[in-house]
Amino acid sequence: MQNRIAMIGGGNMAGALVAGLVAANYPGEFIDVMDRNPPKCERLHKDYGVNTHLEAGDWLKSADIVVLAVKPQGMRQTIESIRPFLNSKALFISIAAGLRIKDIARWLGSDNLVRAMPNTPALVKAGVVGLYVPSALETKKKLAQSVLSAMGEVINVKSEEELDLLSTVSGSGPAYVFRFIEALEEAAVKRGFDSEGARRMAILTVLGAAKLAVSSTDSPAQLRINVTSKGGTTAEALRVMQEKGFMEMMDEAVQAAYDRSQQLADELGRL
Ligand SMILES: NC(=O)C1=CN([C@@H]2O[C@H](COP(=O)(O)OP(=O)(O)OC[C@H]3O[C@@H](n4cnc5c(N)ncnc54)[C@H](O)[C@@H]3O)[C@@H](O)[C@H]2O)C=CC1
Ligand SMILES: O=C(O)[C@@H]1CCC=N1
Repeated sequence: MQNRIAMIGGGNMAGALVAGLVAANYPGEFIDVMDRNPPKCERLHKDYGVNTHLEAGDWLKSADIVVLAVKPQGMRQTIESIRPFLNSKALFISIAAGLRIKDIARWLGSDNLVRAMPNTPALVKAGVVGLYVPSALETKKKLAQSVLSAMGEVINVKSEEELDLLSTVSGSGPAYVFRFIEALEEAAVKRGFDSEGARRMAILTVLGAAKLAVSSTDSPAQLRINVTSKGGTTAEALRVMQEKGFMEMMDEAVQAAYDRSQQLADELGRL
């Protein structure tokens, strides 16, 4: 018997999970999505054949797995609205950044809760999905993994702390890479390339480098050295990046993301 999966929130990440599940032949009729935005519901129904709902109701009682996919700031209120309709045996998967299990479990009135952290490349099934399963729920790990693997590669972590750290690297990471692409594109445009050509050059360079890094036995450091001829052009560019503190900047950026995740969890956990 197929598990019924309910998504609470039908935005970017839930949409990516729905797309991945349906592409993996999970029947849309076993998936329910709740989103208060009617056009989002219509699109998900039309594209994937899932059942959609503008609000909670009896339909939620049959869900075996409930994915909590609203923004952290709206989570408590949303849980309040769904709580009367929850199946006490359901496994809950929160993908919200920061929010701690103890707080969400209190709002839900259930300890049957794991936390996951996907990233937006899940939209093309190339995501990294961190997963933290408390030891008391070890028997549910396979189930959570099988659902989340529809978004990409699942990485198990041993603590919520580790999940928050993973979030600063792979969760937010696509934004860092897009920023890098924007910078490379802008530098190319400044030097006379048309914007379409510059964009393509920047995107394909990042794609090619990532493909090479994933398939090579060399480390990224070695791959960088392979590009960098002694006394050549790349060496000059890397010298400027070093002088401008590229490594330190990345380190500080990752730390700022982590600090914000703790701040968010503290603020929202007090509610
Ligand atoms: N965007 C990202 O890169 C990542 C986001 N996350 C987490 O995933 C969660 C969802 O993020 P996104 O999908 O990007 O957000 P989103 O804003 O695209 O989706 C949230 C959806 O929830 C709906 N919603 C909010 N409150 C509702 C309510 N009470 N009833 C019904 N529908 C409601 C909104 O209409 C919206 O469509 C967040 O908690 C975020 O921290 C996790 C990893 C990566
Ligand atoms: O920016 C955020 O809070 C979420 C978590 C990781 C990516 N997006």
